[in-house]
Amino acid sequence: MSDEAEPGKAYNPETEGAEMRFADKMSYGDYLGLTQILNAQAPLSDASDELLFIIQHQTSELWMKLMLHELNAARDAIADDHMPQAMKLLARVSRIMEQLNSAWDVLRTMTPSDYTQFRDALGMSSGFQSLQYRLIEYALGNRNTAMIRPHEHDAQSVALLNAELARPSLYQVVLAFARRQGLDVPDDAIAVPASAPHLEVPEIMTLWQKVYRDPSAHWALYEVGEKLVDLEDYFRRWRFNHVTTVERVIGFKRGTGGTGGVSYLKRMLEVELFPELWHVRTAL
Ligand code: HEM
Ligand SMILES: N[C@@H](CC(=O)c1ccccc1NC=O)C(=O)O
Repeated sequence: MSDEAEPGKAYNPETEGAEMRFADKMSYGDYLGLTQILNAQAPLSDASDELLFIIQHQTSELWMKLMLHELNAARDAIADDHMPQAMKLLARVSRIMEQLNSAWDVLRTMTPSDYTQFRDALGMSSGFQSLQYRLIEYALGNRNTAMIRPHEHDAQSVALLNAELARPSLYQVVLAFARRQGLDVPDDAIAVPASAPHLEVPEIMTLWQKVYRDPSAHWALYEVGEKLVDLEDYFRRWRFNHVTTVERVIGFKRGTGGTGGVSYLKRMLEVELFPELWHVRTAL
């Protein structure tokens, strides 16, 4: 009888053994550090939408943390010739980016009238100063050292950015793998540290042409090539969602970070992370 639902009486899961006392045991909130996370929202205004704005950015930063973790694991796997593991990790990175893309639908519900109520409180802070975003761009090969400047007040951030620049980018580890597979890759393309964005190299165009013209002869490279295209495809969608949301919310105002705003973000839409992988399509 005690296990059965009694009409009109709230069911107590304790009767089936649910643990209810956590004074000296690790609980859900303890494990997840929820006291820290849920107390880390400190709106500076009374505007209702400031909490949305803060949580949107904090959750994005958490996903970016995971993205960096998976990108690092993927780079290690490729460097060790563990391609099946790398494929799984890169697929996960694309799914995380898709998660970030969907999140724009929530922020888009904030109108210019809502945002202007607290925009002044943001001062000169801006996503332009996101350390993790810059680390992701560097890991993917978009290495513009000018972007270190906004972090100069923080030695630890500068050290992380420089450590990233000292590592081969994702594209470089893929190209080094291609060389181990017997394909021709110029030394320059995989030299570290690479502290400039990767620009199209004719020999690498030839490499991908060989791969895409005969996938079965170069299956691992064909698969990783498509994973990189996927990843950049999702990243481009993130940039596009960002610039469209920005235009919708602040029009053509200058950014709090000091750039032209939409004009700067439109320029960033032209970034090509893996240029040969896009250009090879025309040559097939
Ligand atoms: C209403 C919402 C938003 C507005 C109006 C906005 C506006 C801007 C503007 C104008 C810039 C250019 C830099 C500047 O001068 O400030 C920028 C850059 C940036 N924002 Fe946002 N943003 C919004 C939401 C977001 C969200 C949700 C994220 C997610 C983390 C984000 C991340 C970034 C990043 C990473 C940059 C640097 C982009 C780059 O350098 O390529 N922004 N944003
Ligand atoms: N750049 C934005 C402000 C902004 O969006 C922002 C400010 C502080 C923390 C994160 C932000 N998000 C993206 O840039 C603006 O110009 O309104």
